[in-house]
Amino acid sequence: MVGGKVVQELARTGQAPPDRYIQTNDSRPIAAPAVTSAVPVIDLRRLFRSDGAEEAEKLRSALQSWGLFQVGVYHLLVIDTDIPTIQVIWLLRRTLFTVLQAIGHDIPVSFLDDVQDAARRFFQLPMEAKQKYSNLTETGEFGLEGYGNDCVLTEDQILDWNDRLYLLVQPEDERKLELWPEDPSNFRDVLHEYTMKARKVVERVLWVMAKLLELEENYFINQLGDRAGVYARFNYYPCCSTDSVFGIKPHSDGSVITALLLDKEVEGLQVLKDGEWVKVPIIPHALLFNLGDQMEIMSNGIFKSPVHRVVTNTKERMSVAMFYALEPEKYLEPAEGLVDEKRPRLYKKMRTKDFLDVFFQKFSLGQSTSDCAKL
Ligand SMILES: O=C(O)CCC(=O)C(=O)O
Ligand SMILES: [Fe+2]
Repeated sequence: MVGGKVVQELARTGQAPPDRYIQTNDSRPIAAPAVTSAVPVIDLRRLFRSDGAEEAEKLRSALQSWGLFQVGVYHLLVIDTDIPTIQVIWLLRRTLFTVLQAIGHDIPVSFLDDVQDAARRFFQLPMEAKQKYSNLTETGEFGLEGYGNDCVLTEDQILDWNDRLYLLVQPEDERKLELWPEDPSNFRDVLHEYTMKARKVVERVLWVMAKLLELEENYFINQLGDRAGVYARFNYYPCCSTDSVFGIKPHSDGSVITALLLDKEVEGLQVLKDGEWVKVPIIPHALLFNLGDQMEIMSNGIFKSPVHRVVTNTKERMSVAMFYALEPEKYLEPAEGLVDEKRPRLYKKMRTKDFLDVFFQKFSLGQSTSDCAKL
């Protein structure tokens, strides 16, 4: 296993991307242009006002025509059983949502800007400064964590137009701090604080999701537990004037759930819905929640992990993804309460580590990952 060349350097030459990045004709982004109609945004706060009927109608139509929507998550954060919360849960249960945007999530906007700035300043450092944190060993072997490009498994693997800094942030005692940038000087503190803040929001969302499925409300939170493997992936997509490459090729995430902080100005993320690619619009400072394969397995297929991709742009783009996965030694399987005669078990029991080993291989090769654990 070796790593690819850093894309930022290739972009700097101003030449067309090398062949290794060029998609075959039938899988190019241009072969399947994304629809431009906006994903509906539902404001849950409005739903519970006296004039909420219009918002409810919007939600009903969103459910019928899309099955996914973006949502102001304020009411999801009210962790008690007052009536509005129950109504929200009832409404959401019918959506089986897989992607949602969260606003009103309690993380100060200025702090989210700090996260973006710290990441941007890291990617702007000279190459030698970044290479101190390389994901390649001295002999060129690929290590999961660090700064760099794709893991290259085969000669003909098509690479993504993306550099990333990938770091385990939890459990804290497993952090490889030598790979955490010291420049910019606030990077480590900002990442630590973001880890803490984002985890709180994620746990609130997971709490509601367990309720939607009529599981014990802490079910997913407990599955993650204290030793969950949480990774931060800072994605940097240099500008690119051709649309024959992908920022990230179509994939689903291997996590339970992913929290994404998207670029405030440059679009790129697209989600596959009913066979059609849909652009995820920018809502500055929202967090986008994306369910991963581990959630699909634990929910016995009731929640799906959506296939998504990133296209390049004539402007550079950045995103910060936080992936929440079960602890590697823990077993991954459908929740007992979600398996019965009407809904037979769809996924086998697998050690999370074994699942992720297969996942990363398939991910690198651009193959579908969601069936890794299918029976
Ligand atoms: O950059 C984005 O918007 C999405 C990134 C993503 O899908 C990933 O890191 O898995
Ligand atoms: Fe992803």
